[in-house]
Amino acid sequence: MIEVKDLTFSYGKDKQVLHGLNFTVGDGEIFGFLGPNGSGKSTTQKILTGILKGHGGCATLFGQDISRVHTQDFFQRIGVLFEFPYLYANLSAIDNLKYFSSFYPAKRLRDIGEILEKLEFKMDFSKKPVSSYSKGMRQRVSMARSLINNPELLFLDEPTSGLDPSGAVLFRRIIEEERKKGTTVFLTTHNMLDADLLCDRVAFITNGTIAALDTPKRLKEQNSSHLVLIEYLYQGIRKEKEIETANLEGGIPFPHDEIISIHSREPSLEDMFIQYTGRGLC
Ligand SMILES: Nc1ncnc2c1ncn2[C@@H]1O[C@H](COP(=O)(O)OP(=O)(O)OP(=O)(O)O)[C@@H](O)[C@H]1O
Repeated sequence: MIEVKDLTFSYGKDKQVLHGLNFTVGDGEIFGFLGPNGSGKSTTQKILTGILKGHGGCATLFGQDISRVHTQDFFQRIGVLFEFPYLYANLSAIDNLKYFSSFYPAKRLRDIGEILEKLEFKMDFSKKPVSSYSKGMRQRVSMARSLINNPELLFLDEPTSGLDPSGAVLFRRIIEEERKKGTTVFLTTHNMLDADLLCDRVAFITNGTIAALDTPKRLKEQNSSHLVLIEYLYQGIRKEKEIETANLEGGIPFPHDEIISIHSREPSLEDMFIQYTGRGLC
């Protein structure tokens, strides 16, 4: 569905932000693009969706070079959820969605009421102006907007940002449902939980370069260090320490009066991100 080869991009003459990205996204795959602020995630999404021109290298979508693919037909086949919602503040959710629906042929369209219901959107709000909505509600309208044309390829930039935990669970369920229908999802995020729970494969991007790319499971298995979390009492104070299993061979290697518990700790995607890039995700 997506093939990207040696993709580069500069803002102006001397601000190169993408330094030769290579990745492919298969049909029906949920592909996570993970990186800290400023690493180049949104820039990549904007190039692929035709918002930014002037990239180097090449990229194909639906088997066609992106310099030629951004036609009306292409925009009818994709859905995009932007990092910052592009909604008309004076219009209601329903009127925003009616307006965006007018860009597509009727045969592509989903029922607005059904989508809003799926997004558990409070119906008494759907006729009030978007300016009165919370961030989470605007995000739901943005998600509805990205799905309105039944897209074959869905670009989601930080979909769960601004959502409370139950909203995030709902969005993940909806993204899963899209995948089951065969939709390809390009998920841009710095949310490790979303990536871990949803993605078939993830790319770690930092400073405009891909540091690692694999399934979340394989990335976590590559972690060479096996950690244990030890809870203990020392001089009447309850403490905990994380150490590598290998360091336990000669016994507990620090002063303690009593061991309360020892638990092995599975490496998280975030641990792996730090291992590959030397930095965290914020
Ligand atoms: N319009 C612009 N003009 C100049 N520099 C820009 C512009 N947009 C982004 N940048 C810079 O390009 C780099 C990559 O930005 P980008 O928005 O792609 O990162 P990101 O990974 O999506 O970050 P975030 O998680 O904060 O959205 C950053 O250094 C950013 O400051």
